[in-house]
Amino acid sequence: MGNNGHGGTRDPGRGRQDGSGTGIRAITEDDIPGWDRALAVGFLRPHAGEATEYRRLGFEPGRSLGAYDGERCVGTFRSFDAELTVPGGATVLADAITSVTVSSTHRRRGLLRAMMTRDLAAAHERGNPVAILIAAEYNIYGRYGFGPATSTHGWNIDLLRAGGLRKDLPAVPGGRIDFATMAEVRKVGPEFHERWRRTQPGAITRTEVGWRVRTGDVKAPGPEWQEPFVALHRDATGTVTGLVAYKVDDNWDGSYPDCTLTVLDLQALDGPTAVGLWRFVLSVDWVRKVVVENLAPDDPLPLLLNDPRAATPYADNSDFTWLRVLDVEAAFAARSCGGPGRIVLDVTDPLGYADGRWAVEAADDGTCRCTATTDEPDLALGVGALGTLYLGGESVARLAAAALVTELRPGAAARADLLLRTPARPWNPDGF
Ligand SMILES: CC(=O)SCCNC(=O)CCNC(=O)[C@H](O)C(C)(C)COP(=O)(O)OP(=O)(O)OC[C@H]1O[C@@H](n2cnc3c(N)ncnc32)[C@H](O)[C@@H]1OP(=O)(O)O
Repeated sequence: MGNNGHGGTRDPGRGRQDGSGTGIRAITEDDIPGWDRALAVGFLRPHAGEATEYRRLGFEPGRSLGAYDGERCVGTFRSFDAELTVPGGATVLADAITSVTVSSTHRRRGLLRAMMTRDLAAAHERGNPVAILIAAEYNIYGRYGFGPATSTHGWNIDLLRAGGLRKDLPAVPGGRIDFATMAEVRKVGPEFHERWRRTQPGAITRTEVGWRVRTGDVKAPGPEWQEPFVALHRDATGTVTGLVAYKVDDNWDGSYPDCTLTVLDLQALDGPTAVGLWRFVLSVDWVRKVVVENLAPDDPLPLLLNDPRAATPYADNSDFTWLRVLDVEAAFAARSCGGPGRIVLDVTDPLGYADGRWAVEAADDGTCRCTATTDEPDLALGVGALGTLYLGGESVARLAAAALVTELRPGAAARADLLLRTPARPWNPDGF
């Protein structure tokens, strides 16, 4: 672990000044109202003060930072630990960063850099192998070593053209689907999700507060909550194997129903459950169009339709989770590899944590090992590209073609792809 080649600093957060005279400190619970106001200002949202209870419930001492100009909070930053599923099904404890704002009056004075470097230093000290976030804008976080690591692949489905799901698809014998009340979702949803998230690289834990927000029990900032339709799929033994949440608009073309159903959440533990849920969602009366905003890149959905061309890509498809490697050895030891082999990476990390030469080795059973080495490197890359490759969301060959990875030995990108390939692309359905 650590710096073994480029001489970067191991502790970049300590002692750094933001140069504005504004101080950064961890907030206390008493600071929440002013901090919440600054967050609303930073996100260009009117501040109604309604999120204070939500903030208190999620408050962890030391994990929310505020930038203060005198008594006035002008910058916000929060992190929490989230379990992140990695290729192979193990999890790592990620430093999940959210609520990042700097007021327009204090922007571009280094406040974000001061808060970020302080948080990453603390995460490294705690032993988080990676940090993750959802980037509001593409160009903010690369400078701190993050790379885009998962993406969203939504679809608009024209139901008249789709012709329903193919008839030859398997169903769960004795499976059934029932609507659930919000109280029932709060009861069975978390246990189901705990099983599901471990099957999906890129998925993260959902907090209890998160479930309460989803089910209308706690008010979070943002648009007014509306109760969704939630249906649970159970197998013949009564075990929950899938969940779908959706909303439907009330659009009529004169006397002709022309509604759009928007899928908010759909998770299934196995293929036949997914087929059952999609068959259900695509057959709701009055609905002419189904929109699903965020699916896995390799989700089979369009191929399940009688006419896959009826599914057109959702306009806002984009990068989603960004990931930064903080401990290369621990991060790669946690994930599995696609095949046996060895590849030496020369990683450049201006903040120091991942900087140096690393040998990634895989055994026949896919067990992955990563150690510092002085061997000649096969590939050179920045820490952001390492974050992009970590969950398997991109191929090394594609990053090399985009000049984000440099091949130092001919054929090294192809060899690295054999080593790092994953059977399932990473996907995160949850904003945070
Ligand atoms: C995980 C999340 O919460 S995502 C949400 C992020 N928040 C937002 O988008 C809300 C609106 N924007 C803001 O609040 C602020 O502009 C922030 C937080 C993005 C940046 O805060 P600042 O204090 O201005 O950033 P800071 O001065 O530390 O800038 C650090 C570097 O990032 C660059 N930078 C900052 N914001 C941006 C941006 N939006 N696009 C491109 N570059 C940016 C700066 O130019 C600077 O570059 P340098 O290191 O090469 O000099």
